Amino acid sequence: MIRLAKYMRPYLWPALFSILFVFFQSLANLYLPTLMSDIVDTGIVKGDLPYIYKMGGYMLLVTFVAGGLTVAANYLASKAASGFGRDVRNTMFAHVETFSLNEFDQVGTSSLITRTTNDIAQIEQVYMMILKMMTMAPLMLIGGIIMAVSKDSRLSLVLVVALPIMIISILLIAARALPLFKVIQKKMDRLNLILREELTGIRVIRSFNRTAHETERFDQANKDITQISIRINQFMSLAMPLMMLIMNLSTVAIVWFGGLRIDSGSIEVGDLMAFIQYAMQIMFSILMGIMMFIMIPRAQISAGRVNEVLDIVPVVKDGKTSASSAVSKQPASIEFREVTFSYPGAEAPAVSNISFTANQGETTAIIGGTGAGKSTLLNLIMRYFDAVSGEVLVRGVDVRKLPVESLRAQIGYVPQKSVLFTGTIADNIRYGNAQATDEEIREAARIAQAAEFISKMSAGYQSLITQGGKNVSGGQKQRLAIARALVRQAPIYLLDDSFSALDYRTDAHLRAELSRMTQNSAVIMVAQRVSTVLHADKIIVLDDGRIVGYGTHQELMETCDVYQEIVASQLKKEELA
Ligand SMILES: Nc1ncnc2c1ncn2[C@@H]1O[C@H](COP(=O)(O)OP(=O)(O)OP(=O)(O)O)[C@@H](O)[C@H]1O
Repeated sequence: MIRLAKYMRPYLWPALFSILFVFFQSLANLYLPTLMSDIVDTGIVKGDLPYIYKMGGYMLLVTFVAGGLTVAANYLASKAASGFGRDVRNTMFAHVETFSLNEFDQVGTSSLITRTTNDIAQIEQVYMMILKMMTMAPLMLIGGIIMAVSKDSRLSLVLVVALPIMIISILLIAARALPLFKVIQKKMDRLNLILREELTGIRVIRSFNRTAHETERFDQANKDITQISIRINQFMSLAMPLMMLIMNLSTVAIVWFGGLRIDSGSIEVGDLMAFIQYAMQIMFSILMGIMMFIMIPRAQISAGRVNEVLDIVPVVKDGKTSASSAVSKQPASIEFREVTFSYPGAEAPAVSNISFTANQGETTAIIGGTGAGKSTLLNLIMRYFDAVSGEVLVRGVDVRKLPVESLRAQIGYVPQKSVLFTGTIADNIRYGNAQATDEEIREAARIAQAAEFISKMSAGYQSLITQGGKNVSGGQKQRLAIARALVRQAPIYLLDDSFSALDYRTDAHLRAELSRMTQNSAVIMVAQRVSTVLHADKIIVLDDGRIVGYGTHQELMETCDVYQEIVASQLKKEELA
């Protein structure tokens, strides 16, 4: 938690004022029993009505002031705590944005969500509680003891017996409950993971009639959390009656011994009443203190989980080349030199010994079976991962030497799985280039063969895309993703199996338009269909992470067995169809 303290600094003033107000509020609360004792001993016992009115009014005033201070202290504490929470969430999000896919896999998306929301909320709550209690508890304890002893020091012996019993019982309960807090955060991660999978995969779940199975899975995770929560609450619910019992027994003891002391004339009735109130304040302050000791380790666990994320150093780092000189004047080309790459934890490399050059003005296609390593090659150009050995050069510069932002600014990338964002169609295309004019957006959509279906939508380019692009078809989604990349007018285009959901006619139109538009760019196009790669300037055939063929369609038909097999299998399929 200490390490997160720097995020509390901007809200130091509200925090300090909150503590100050709590201080005065506690003083007021300590003063009230003495006023009451005066009313009883001087006003009631002596029958002095004006004194009762005067002191009663005074008590009311002190109560109002204490109330006002409580409201102000709470407001300032929540301002400080929520400001702190917001800043930590922002920092965490900004840090996670710098992660390569490596780090995402390391923590897991669901856990990242839990940590950014639930864990930070836990710390925020505890911080607020600390602001409120850190002065109140010691002040009430010390002030309460001083006042109680000043009223009757011998009667205070009751507290000498009661307080240790109280402290030991709470600590025993806390020791059992604390380890469960760590478990509950882990269970929360799991619940989020299942929920996320179920919400994103709802169509698959329904199509395979697995709703009951998934409900069961969710129910199980939910039950796990419930069980732990119940166990924690069992301890907690044991704590409250136990505390009340100790407090009530202490009151009985105070009244018993106090009665004897009134008899002997050592204490007055009003003082005894005040003594009881001070005893209660002392016990409550101890309760508050122990609550803090329970809550702080809980927040500590959450802080540990947050720090764990903030401590991750992304393996993909910005290159040293300054952003201004990063954009090379060299022709737009991509070169792989003896590149080998293994995913973290994988036994075999995903791609081995890859060397090829994709030149400006050319379309280089990559074809191969599933899992052959096609997307991996594009991942290495985008620097989602870095090569284990060898070099990837973009415009003659090793990508590791470039600032990641400058590198990606030169690339129009269409991922294998199209992702759209909530907003209009125009917003989604403009995502590729914030400065794009309406005309440029229309042109990109036209080339991507999206203009026709957009014009048929009621609001055209202003039509809304719902969450995850669920209100457009797979092929339409792909075309919008292509338009988004094209609107960048980038020197390099990477298309990862981006035509897979298009019919043959649209695929052919798109390729024709694309080759016209990308005459001055280097294009790398991953594809499964032979018809898509047929006219590419060069075709790379990948098999099990290795290049097994390189050349034009004609050349490969003569030299590459794997390519011939792919062509033969697809032709058969088409013939059969
Ligand atoms: N994030 C990852 N972590 C670990 N292994 C991965 C990861 N992504 C891919 N792989 C593995 O690397 C290999 C190459 O995967 P890649 O996605 O590059 O194949 P691909 O040729 O694009 O396949 P497809 O055509 O099915 O998309 C596969 O064996 C795959 O299991």
